[in-house]
Amino acid sequence: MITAYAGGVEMITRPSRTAPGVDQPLAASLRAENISVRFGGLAAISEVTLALERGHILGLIGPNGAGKTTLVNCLTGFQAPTHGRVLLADAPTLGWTAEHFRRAGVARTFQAGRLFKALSVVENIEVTGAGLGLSRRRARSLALELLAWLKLDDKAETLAGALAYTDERRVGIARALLLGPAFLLLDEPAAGMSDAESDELSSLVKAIPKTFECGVLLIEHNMRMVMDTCEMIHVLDSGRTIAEGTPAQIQKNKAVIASYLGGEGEKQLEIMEEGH
Ligand SMILES: Nc1ncnc2c1ncn2[C@@H]1O[C@H](COP(=O)(O)OP(=O)(O)OP(=O)(O)O)[C@@H](O)[C@H]1O
Repeated sequence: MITAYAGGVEMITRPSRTAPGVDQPLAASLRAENISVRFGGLAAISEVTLALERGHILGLIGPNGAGKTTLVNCLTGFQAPTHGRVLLADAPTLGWTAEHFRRAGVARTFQAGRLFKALSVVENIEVTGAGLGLSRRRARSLALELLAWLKLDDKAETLAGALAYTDERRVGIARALLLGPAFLLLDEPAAGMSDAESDELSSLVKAIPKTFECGVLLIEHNMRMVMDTCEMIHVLDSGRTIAEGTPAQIQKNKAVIASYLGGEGEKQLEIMEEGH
């Protein structure tokens, strides 16, 4: 399927949607319904319900070990919930692998870059296109368009192993976008970035829903970026949902301040307030 976009990337190829139970057009929502994950005696997440909608940006925050990555793993087929369901377009995804989710339009990035270090940046993105069955020429042209959109075109021929950590994150986003996702889940894309770099990334992420017609879930500890980028925020603590709301509501929420914003997040909020 070829889809034209209004933004900088002119066209992108969507893979055929071969996951069971998924109908065209692309799913409008990806939902976790009352899901729990246990690792032996540890409850990593408990009874969490969350909905990601196409065209919107949802933030997912919480202290280290709160269960954010585990939740993303459930929403992308890397982890099966112990209880509860993940629904795509209201259809249950029981038994789906990560490959099923990917083919159904759910793409993610990882905290660690997972790039082929001996390949160039553009080749790293091209291989994703090759995996979708695109010709080399088509994969390369899409990869170059995405790199330009992400303001990384000057690094196209750089070996991935020589990239700055922050640039690795953006290459990971380019690879995920090449899949033409209906949903894009970003795991700490601004880690290690300066304020100027995270502001630039924030502008790009804010443009993703319209440009690529997808929904974004943003996991981030960088509160400046979360508050500036997300329309709604979901807060986890010790595996449980403690709040949901707009950035303004979350910044004032007493439970969130007590568990998270009172610690590492607060310093960042103070810096934000000084800067605005
Ligand atoms: N595969 C696993 N086996 C056992 N325990 C795990 C596994 N994955 C995560 N955990 C535990 O589950 C809890 C939630 O971890 P998770 O990585 O989801 O948190 P997080 O909110 O993403 O943390 P961070 O912000 O540090 O990335 C933690 O106590 C973690 O140690």
